[in-house]
Amino acid sequence: MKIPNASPLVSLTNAGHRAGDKWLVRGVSFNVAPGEIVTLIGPNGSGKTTTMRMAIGLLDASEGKADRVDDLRVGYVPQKIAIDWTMPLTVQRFMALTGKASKEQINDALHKTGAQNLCDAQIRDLSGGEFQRVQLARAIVRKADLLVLDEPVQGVDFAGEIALYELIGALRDDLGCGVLLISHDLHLVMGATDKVICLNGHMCCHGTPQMVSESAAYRDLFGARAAGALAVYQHEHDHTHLPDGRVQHADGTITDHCHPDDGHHHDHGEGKHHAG
Ligand SMILES: Nc1ncnc2c1ncn2[C@@H]1O[C@H](COP(=O)(O)OP(=O)(O)OP(=O)(O)O)[C@@H](O)[C@H]1O
Repeated sequence: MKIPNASPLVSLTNAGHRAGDKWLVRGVSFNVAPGEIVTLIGPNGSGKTTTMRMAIGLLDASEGKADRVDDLRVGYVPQKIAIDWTMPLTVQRFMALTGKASKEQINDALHKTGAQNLCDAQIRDLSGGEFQRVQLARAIVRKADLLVLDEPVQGVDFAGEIALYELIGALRDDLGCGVLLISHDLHLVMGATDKVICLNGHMCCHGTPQMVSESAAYRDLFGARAAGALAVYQHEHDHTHLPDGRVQHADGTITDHCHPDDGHHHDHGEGKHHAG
């Protein structure tokens, strides 16, 4: 989905950040182009948030370079947000807290994140998934070039996580923006990202999700089990769901439903599962 030949929105070159005499992260190089989803993964304290903050200019690079295109509009959803949860605050007012936005822009953004029915709801009454959708809406309300999401699926259940990653992909398609996200949900993120940067105080490995999951550095960091779990999501889909609900199999036949043992499917081995 990356837009061909577009200049990167942000670009880190051997970048590192030091606080006092401690290096929080070093040797990070990657860029995010328009239409591209880049995910930072790594254990707690590995420098993901520090790297993200360097990328968008909230922290300086103490060494190396952090470049951004001129007038980059960033839509940022931070990991933690300072809100007085006891105060009444409607979604509509929350959306306008960080800058001017017309009612129409607010409604449009809420619509794009599937939160249009929440406009008059109180922030303190929202579920985890609803609040994340509202935060995403706030991030896109003024047409961001780059969406920056620090753990966007916090407080969201498993089905909600999948829906949120799908939504992030749809927003990228719709807005043509770049996306830089941090996640611990390796198996989910692997399906939803173009490029993975694996951090552990430095850049351990990087590349497509497939390349990273097969790298020794990734396995050392997350264990062979994590890599094995990913295989479940990496098998080749062997059938297509037709618009009328029927299923077309790899051998060309069409059936009403799809069953793992109907003779049309390949065995995916250890990671065997049935996905549509
Ligand atoms: N201002 C600071 N001064 C000193 N150490 C800091 C400072 N900010 C962060 N750190 C430390 O730097 C390391 C990297 O922090 P960072 O928040 O970037 O990690 P992270 O990978 O995002 O972690 P998590 O997954 O837990 O959110 C951590 O050990 C953290 O305690």
